[in-house]
Amino acid sequence: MSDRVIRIATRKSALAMWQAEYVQAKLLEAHPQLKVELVPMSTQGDRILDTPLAKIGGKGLFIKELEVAMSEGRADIAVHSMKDVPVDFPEGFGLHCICERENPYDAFVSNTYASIEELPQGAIVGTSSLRRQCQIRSARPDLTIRDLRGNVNTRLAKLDEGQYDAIILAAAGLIRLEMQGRIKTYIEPTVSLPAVGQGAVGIECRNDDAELIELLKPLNHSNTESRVKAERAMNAKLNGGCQVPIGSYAVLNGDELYLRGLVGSPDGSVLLQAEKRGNVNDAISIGVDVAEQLLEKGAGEILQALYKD
Ligand SMILES: NCc1[nH]cc(CCC(=O)O)c1CC(=O)O
Repeated sequence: MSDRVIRIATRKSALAMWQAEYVQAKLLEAHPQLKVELVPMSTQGDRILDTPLAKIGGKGLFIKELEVAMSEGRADIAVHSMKDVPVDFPEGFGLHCICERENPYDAFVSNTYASIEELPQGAIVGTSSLRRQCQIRSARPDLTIRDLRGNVNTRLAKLDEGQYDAIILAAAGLIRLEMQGRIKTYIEPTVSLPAVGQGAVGIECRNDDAELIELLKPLNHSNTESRVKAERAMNAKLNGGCQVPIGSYAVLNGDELYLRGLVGSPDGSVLLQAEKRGNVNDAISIGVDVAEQLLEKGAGEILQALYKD
């Protein structure tokens, strides 16, 4: 069929490059006749390192440049951490493949302590995520949360310099970069509900490139796709960006999908939770249902107050 060249737009961080190379290898495995090249570039989210992400605002900080490259014909697909992918795509673009999910949990990383429970009173925990912050503050109001930016290696270096007693990172990033040895505990979703799409890699391309969409099909993982679909439907209904205190996590048991959702106030004083079980074919309506439950409990007011700041 096709011996075309597929160019993958990717960020330059170690994790992004790993993910792009993973997609490259999977594409070549499925279609040995293809040529697959990487087009690395830096994004706004990579360049602004001194400001908490929640303050910069805007959706898709980490993906806009990749989309511009595709629309200018410099790349054919973009590989993203699903966690960083906003609800809406630019005109003409869409998500056409979701690869198998890695471990979706948050990881507790420390050189001194084994778990959140073991941290002493007032210990300093690094995270730049409002979602992690509100849940940790709710479990342990005595802890001090300090902002922590940068790619995975930068964050670990800041921990090693002694700026924090512990930091929270996505387990998936550490596992992919072969640093799972740094993980002291996988944080249970009852303590920290993961972010929408955490641990999953998605592929974006033009909606009108039928040949390319066909080539991506073998890379799609339908279990992951259903779960992420439900999580994203919840986020869409809440109008959530990626820098908001929203958690959403679905599991699939046979054809029963179980979705949990959470919205919290950044100080951890309010944690709204909801859940829903249903058939996997109803992934989207399950997501919408959980969002509606959260809105009924007051999620709209919490999110509105944040967007105003
Ligand atoms: N926001 C940055 C980001 N985007 C994806 C991951 C980790 C890998 C993943 O969730 O797929 C991370 C780092 C982190 O949160 O620790």
